[in-house]
Amino acid sequence: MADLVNDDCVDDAIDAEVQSCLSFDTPKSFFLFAGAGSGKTRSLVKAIDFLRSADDPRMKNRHWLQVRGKKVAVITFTNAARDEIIDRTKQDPLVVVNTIHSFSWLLIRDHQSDIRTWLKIELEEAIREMQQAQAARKRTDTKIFADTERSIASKQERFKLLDEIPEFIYSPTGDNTSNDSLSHGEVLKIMSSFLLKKPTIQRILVDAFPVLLIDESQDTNRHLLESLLEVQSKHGDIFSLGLFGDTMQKIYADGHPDLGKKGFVPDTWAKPAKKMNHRSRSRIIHLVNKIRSEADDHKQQPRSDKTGGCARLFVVDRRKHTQPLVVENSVRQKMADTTGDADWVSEELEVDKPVKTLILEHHMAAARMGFSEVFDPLYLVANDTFRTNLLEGSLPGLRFFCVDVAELVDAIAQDDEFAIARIVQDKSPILDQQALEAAGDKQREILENAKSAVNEFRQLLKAKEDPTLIELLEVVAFNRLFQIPRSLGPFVDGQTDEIKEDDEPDVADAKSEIAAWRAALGAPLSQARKYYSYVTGRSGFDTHQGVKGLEFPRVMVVINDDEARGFLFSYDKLFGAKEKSKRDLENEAAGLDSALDRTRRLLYVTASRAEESLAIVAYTDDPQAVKATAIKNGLFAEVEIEVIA
Ligand SMILES: Nc1ncnc2c1ncn2[C@@H]1O[C@H](COP(=O)(O)OP(=O)(O)OP(=O)(O)O)[C@@H](O)[C@H]1O
Repeated sequence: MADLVNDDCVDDAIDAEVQSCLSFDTPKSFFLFAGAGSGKTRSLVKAIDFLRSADDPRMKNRHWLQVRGKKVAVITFTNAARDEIIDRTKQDPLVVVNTIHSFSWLLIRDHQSDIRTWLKIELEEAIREMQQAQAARKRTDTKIFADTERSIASKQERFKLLDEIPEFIYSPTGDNTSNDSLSHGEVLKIMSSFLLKKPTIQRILVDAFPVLLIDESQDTNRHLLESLLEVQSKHGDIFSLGLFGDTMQKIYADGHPDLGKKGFVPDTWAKPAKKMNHRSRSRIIHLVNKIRSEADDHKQQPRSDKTGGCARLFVVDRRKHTQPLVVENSVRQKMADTTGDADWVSEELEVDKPVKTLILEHHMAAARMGFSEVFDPLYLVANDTFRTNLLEGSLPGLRFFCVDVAELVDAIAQDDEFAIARIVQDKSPILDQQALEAAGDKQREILENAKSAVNEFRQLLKAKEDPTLIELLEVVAFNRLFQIPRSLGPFVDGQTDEIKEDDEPDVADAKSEIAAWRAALGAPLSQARKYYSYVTGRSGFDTHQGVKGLEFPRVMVVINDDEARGFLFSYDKLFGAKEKSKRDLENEAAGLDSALDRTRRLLYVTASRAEESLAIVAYTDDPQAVKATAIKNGLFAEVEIEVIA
């Protein structure tokens, strides 16, 4: 027993090794390399705690930092991870936690004139390149020619205005479209360039932050990572750069392809490596070890108290099964039967759904949950900010239905007169303070108006159980029940046709947004509600990429190349149901990343999220090939595979 307990603690020395690097007198940089569930995030928090600790009676590190006005910097991959670290380190002001964009902006924002010069050079170069490309084009009547012309004109315009901009700005959440705003990509490029070329910025970084820790370093922007390594090589005597990561979990193209390769991280760095997986049961660890074995030879061991666990592969003939939800519900039932864990089929709870279903793309969640009609057209709008807002649930035109309208519908359904009155009072322009004051002794009339507006709305709900968004919008707008978001304006005051093709450069975008809204508004309110439950994380569905860093007791990974719209991944190829392409073979021969490598890593990330039990549901045209490959590669035993033909 004592041996087993010791085994579980084999990695404890790693935290001590990391801490020994964090000496302000003799700093050392390090790359903590460890697989899924090995406690990298935990080690990161421990490292920060070691530096900020007030428990140590001498408060050695804390004191050292405080008297010199220095801080510890941490870069996380997402805002959610940033909030988690801030929370776990007790919001200590001695620790500055940022995503890479915000951290970059923090360092460059005071160098406005350097930013201006950088932009001038960058724009000039981009314009020159585009002009050369235009000159080489044989035809001038193509879309690409017209788009490039527009792009050149817009860059020339921006260039002309550069000297007039008093201050450049960057907002990680804003739309970054005004002349003075920098894009996300520009902020990273500027930071990389400044770090490489400007000794003063290097000095500012290492003076302010003697320790910089980077989580998920395998997906950190490659150019920035290279410049940080350069800074470390110049200032290693006063600066410790700590990378936490797992090359097998690199799932974004931005990350550095060579991070795990020999020689990339200098020999002088410490390279602690962990052996344990504390998250998953042994069967799941065995599977993720196998998935990984084709990429490298890093193997993990389970905790002594995490034996057992369940992993199953369900291979579905997609030519015969066209209703994924039916298939996946039957898989849940089979998992409940196999594991004896009724939560695989338990009634869905509002928060913390018992099963996490991982789909490749958002529209797959829409298809399963039944909100495609409202989501799909809007998701096709080619505008990054629009799309981000759509996925975060902050698109004003949709929030209007999901929050304001839905709230009123619920209050009416429950006959809750108090709630109805409150909603109208809070949100309706009819009862807006100014209108009431201006009405003087005619306030009664206004109150009657509000009442009749609610009645009209009530009539619609009586006539239709699940009205469409456009029906709701029309009643709301006609009766002035709520303020209408600008994006929905064209549908209530007949502006739709007033936008003409040749008005402005972005009219095409505006047109496509209007077309998308028109389609989406035909969906019923119930779809908007489902959409909202998905984007606010209450649905039990998430994307493969979206669950990075997280863990769940029961996980169902859905893989279906036909439903995925991109071609960066191919599970059919990974599972031998489809031949590798010529390009895959060339990439493989050249040692480059191929679709298979990317898919394998994604499968590793998703499968390793499971703590107790895991179901992989693979849709394919060739179930027997998938089954045979899974057995041949040692991923699953025959008894663990079920073909749903
Ligand atoms: N030394 C430990 N003893 C017990 N539990 C641990 C230990 N280290 C980590 N854990 C637990 O294991 C789980 C995984 O830890 P953590 O999320 O830090 O791993 P990770 O390496 O960051 O994972 P991933 O790379 O897969 O996102 C967590 O539930 C954590 O609390």
